[in-house]
This record gives sequence, C-alpha cells and structure tokens, in this order.
Amino acid sequence: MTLSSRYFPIFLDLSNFRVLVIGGGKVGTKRALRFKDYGAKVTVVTLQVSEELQRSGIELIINDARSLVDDISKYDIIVTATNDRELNSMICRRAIEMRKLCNNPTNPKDSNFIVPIFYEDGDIAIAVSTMGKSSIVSKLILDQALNMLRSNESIMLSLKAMAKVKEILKARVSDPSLRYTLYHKIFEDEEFERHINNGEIDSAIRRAEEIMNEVS
Ligand SMILES: C[C@@]1(CC(=O)O)C2=NC(=C\c3[nH]c(c(CCC(=O)O)c3CC(=O)O)Cc3[nH]c(c(CC(=O)O)c3CCC(=O)O)/C=C3\N/C(=C\2)[C@@H](CCC(=O)O)[C@]3(C)CC(=O)O)/[C@H]1CCC(=O)O
Ligand SMILES: NC(=O)c1ccc[n+]([C@@H]2O[C@H](COP(=O)([O-])OP(=O)(O)OC[C@H]3O[C@@H](n4cnc5c(N)ncnc54)[C@H](O)[C@@H]3O)[C@@H](O)[C@H]2O)c1
Repeated sequence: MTLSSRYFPIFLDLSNFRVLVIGGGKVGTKRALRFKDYGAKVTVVTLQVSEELQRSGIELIINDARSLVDDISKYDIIVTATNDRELNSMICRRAIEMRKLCNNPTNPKDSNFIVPIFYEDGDIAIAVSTMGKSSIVSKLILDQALNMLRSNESIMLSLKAMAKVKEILKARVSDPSLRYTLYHKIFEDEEFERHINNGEIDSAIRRAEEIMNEVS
C-alpha cells in the first residue's frame, strides 16, 4: 500500500483528555462544544467570548493567548482558532514540538491532526476528509455514504447479526484462529446472506449456529 497522506485515521475516546481551544469565535466555539460533547475537559482562552460559549459551562480564560503560550504544557490537545494566522501557526508549532496533538483550523499544514466531517450513532461511525481541500465536498461524500446505508437495510441487519455471532462465538470457541475462520465462513454463507436479505435475523443467527456446530 502506498501512503498518500501523513494523517492516520483513528477514533479517540476523549474522556480523559484536557483540550485547550485558543480563540472563542465562530470556529473556536464550534470545536470547543464538539470536544466537550465527546467528554473532553475543555478550556477556551480568548479575548472575546461568543454567547454560546458563555452559556456552555466550558472553562473560559479571558486573556491574550500570547501571554499563556507556556501553559500549553498542561493540555493534551490544542486547537488554534484565533483570527490571527501567525499566532495560530506559532502556537501550533510550539505545541507539536512538545509532542502535543495540535489542530490549526486556519492552516491545515501546521496541524498534526485534522478534524474530519463525521457521523456516528453508536453503531457506525463514518468520518470523511478531503485533507482540507473542501469541507463542502467532504459533506457531500458523507451524505452519499449515509444515503447508501439508509437505502440498503441489509447492511445494518448484517451488522446486527454479525455482532450477535461474535457474542456467541466468543463465549463458545476459545481458539481465536478458529473464531476468525468461522466469522468468514458464516458471513460468506449463501443461506445466512439470504436470511439477512429477507430481514430474517433470527433465522440468520440459527444458520450461523448450524455452521458453528458443523465445525466446533
Ligand atoms: C468538518 C468541519 C469541522 C469543523 O470545522 O468543526 C471542517 N470544516 C467545516 C466547514 C467549513 N470550513 C470551511 C468552509 C467554507 C467552504 C469550504 O472551504 O469548503 C466550510 C463549510 C461551511 O461552513 O459550511 C472553510 C475552511 N476549512 C478549512 C479552512 C482552512 C484552509 O483551507 O486553509 C477554511 C478556510 C478557507 C479560506 O480561508 O478560504 C480547513 C478545514 N476544515 C475542516 C473541517 C478540516 C478539513 C476537513 C476536510 O478535509 O473536509 C480543516 C483542514 C481544519 C482542520 O484541520 O480540522 C466543518 C464541517 C461543517 C459541517 O458540519 O457541515
Ligand atoms: N476550519 C474551518 O472550517 C474554518 C472555517 C471558517 C473560517 N476558518 C478560519 O478560522 C479563523 C477564525 O475564524 P472565526 O470565524 O472563528 O473568527 P472570529 O473572528 O469569529 O473569532 C476569532 C476569535 O479569536 C480571538 N482572538 C484573536 N486574537 C486573540 C489572541 N491574541 N488571544 C486570544 N484570543 C484571540 C478573538 O477574541 C475571537 O474570539 C479565521 O482565520 C478563518 O479564516 C476556518
């Protein structure tokens, strides 16, 4: 595989992370609220505060970020969202030197992570990035992926069935390599697939159990 980008996609549990957002305007507010929604402990340092931030319960430091540059060591993730591009770049560079995760929404080239456009509902997560080329096109790609999922019910049914198969197999088969063989055997079985396509999830599970009985 050829690497076409320096960014590695991961899904992060933010619940033990301290996030510093610098600049509490439109972009900073949106990012601060998103990170908070996902459980991070967020602080915003800003000269002016948006009304939304004021009401959010997020910790606010009303100050010039220039005087707080050394404080970034206290945080794990930094987002530089002021309207001063030079300041954003300078802080992001310093943060990355300190091995922090830093996102500069005003210049993706400075960032060591970028924020994709995403959808997640607890069952599936889809994140799309065009590597900063166009968020509007990223949104179009995400919408089309979601339309495809919503118009093809059997994908979500196979997810439900395969999650159940995993639960059963983990309890029943202790050898992981046998479990892996079985996942593929079940997923590729024509009768299992037919039940899924007919929306008969219980029959699909019964067929999966038959296959397990044949092998283990
Ligand atoms: C997903 C979302 C998350 C969020 O912001 O929280 C997000 N941008 C959103 C919207 C949006 N941003 C912009 C427009 C105007 C039209 C357009 O440009 O398309 C719109 C559309 C709108 O407002 O509707 C302008 C823009 N975007 C960037 C720059 C800087 C630059 O390019 O230099 C400029 C200024 C360009 C200039 O100065 O002219 C860069 C980035 N924007 C990213 C994420 C990252 C790449 C993700 C990717 O690859 O897709 C990255 C690299 C930042 C990063 O590092 O994370 C959010 C989705 C909102 C939703 O939910 O619909
Ligand atoms: N990535 C994206 O999706 C995206 C989208 C739109 C705009 N942008 C870029 O993001 C930047 C910010 O946009 P915005 O609409 O949020 O701007 P804004 O004017 O609404 O907010 C800027 C904020 O930065 C604060 N600030 C400025 N200097 C500061 C300092 N020295 N210390 C602390 N806080 C300081 C201001 O008080 C203000 O709250 C712009 O450069 C814009 O080009 C990025």
